[in-house]
Amino acid sequence: MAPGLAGDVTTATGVRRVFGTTVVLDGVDLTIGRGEVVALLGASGSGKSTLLRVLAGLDDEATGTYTTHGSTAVVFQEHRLLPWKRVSANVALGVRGGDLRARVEEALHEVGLTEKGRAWPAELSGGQSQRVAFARALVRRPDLLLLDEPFGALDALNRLRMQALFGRLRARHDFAALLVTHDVDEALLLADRVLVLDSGRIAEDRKVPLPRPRAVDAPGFGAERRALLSLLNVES
Ligand SMILES: Nc1ncnc2c1ncn2[C@@H]1O[C@H](COP(=O)(O)OP(=O)(O)OP(=O)(O)O)[C@@H](O)[C@H]1O
Repeated sequence: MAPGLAGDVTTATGVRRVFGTTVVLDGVDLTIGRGEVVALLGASGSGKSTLLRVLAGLDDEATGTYTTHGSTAVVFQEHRLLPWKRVSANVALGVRGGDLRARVEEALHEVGLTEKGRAWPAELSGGQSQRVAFARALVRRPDLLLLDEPFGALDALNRLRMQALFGRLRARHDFAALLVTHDVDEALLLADRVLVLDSGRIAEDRKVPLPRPRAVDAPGFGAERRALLSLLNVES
């Protein structure tokens, strides 16, 4: 399906993944709408990263049906830049097209790193490296962005900056996203919908009823946080 058309970007039905005798995903059903941001929460070891890898096409041993219409890109917790390639070459990696150089420059501009194209990854801070990882995803013009704890390794201030950057990029490009996170506030700030993975299935599927722009001190935020924490069996 061409970008811009209505409908779901991703549908998954009965996704199952077993490691040895351990059933990690036991019939996952989900949909992600075009341009929708979906957060995926769940206890440690509940299978969030496994599900993300399946949807990214990085795990060919899962069974069930899962389809994404259009292109995908993945951002992990670690930036995964190749240290022997300059920043711009890292952003361009695996992408083709006559206008690639301009696209790389634009992506670096969008993440605020116009000046760093010729730098080596070792010359970047942790926050800058993660910005490059986002530029590398953007240059692919994804219909679905898969994010596995993308801000998890950042300090609190950088995390807030990157969350704001994510919000701006999404508003401009209208990609859909699946955001794996441990952070309930992050899920409520960024997502249209929150899924909770438990015992190998999607145990909860909640729309986030908060208006945008969102803030942790806005009315209603605390009540949503308490509701989610209680679904996650965490005392608040
Ligand atoms: N390659 C693998 N081989 C064997 N077991 C695996 C493999 N990958 C994941 N698992 C197991 O699958 C389960 C789910 O792991 P996964 O990384 O998907 O959880 P998660 O919800 O992302 O956890 P966390 O929040 O701690 O990152 C765990 O029990 C893990 O040990």
